[in-house]
Amino acid sequence: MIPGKHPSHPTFKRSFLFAIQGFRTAVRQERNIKVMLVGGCLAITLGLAIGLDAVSWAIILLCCGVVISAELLNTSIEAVVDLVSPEFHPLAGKAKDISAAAVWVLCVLVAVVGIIVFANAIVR
Ligand SMILES: Nc1ncnc2c1ncn2[C@@H]1O[C@H](COP(=O)(O)OP(=O)(O)OP(=O)(O)O)[C@@H](O)[C@H]1O
Repeated sequence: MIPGKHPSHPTFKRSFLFAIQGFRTAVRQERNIKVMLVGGCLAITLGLAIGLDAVSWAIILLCCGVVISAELLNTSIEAVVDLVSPEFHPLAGKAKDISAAAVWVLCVLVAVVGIIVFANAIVR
């Protein structure tokens, strides 16, 4: 909340609705979020087909949530950078590149974790 803009903080319900609105905006406008949601759905479908155990489900769902959450944060950082620096600036580029790198690191590790979990479930 912008300090002094409202006499009170938004209720939990309104905060939740703002978050839903942000999620819908990101899904509508960002291709990467769509790709990650499709990847998550594929992982869940594969998990149902293989019949993962409870711990494997927890790992896969956590991985999906962490990657999608990181991409949402990356998208919000990009929006703030565009707001404060619509013109070319090396720091703006640095902020966007490092933010994208954070998502990339997570994606690589989550892919490795996914392979381990599914391979383990298949050979079980
Ligand atoms: N204002 C800027 N100043 C300098 N470099 C910039 C600026 N805006 C973007 N860049 C460079 O262009 C790259 C792509 O920026 P862009 O805003 O198009 O992100 P994007 O490719 O749409 O990211 P994503 O695919 O995650 O949505 C950045 O990573 C950065 O290297």
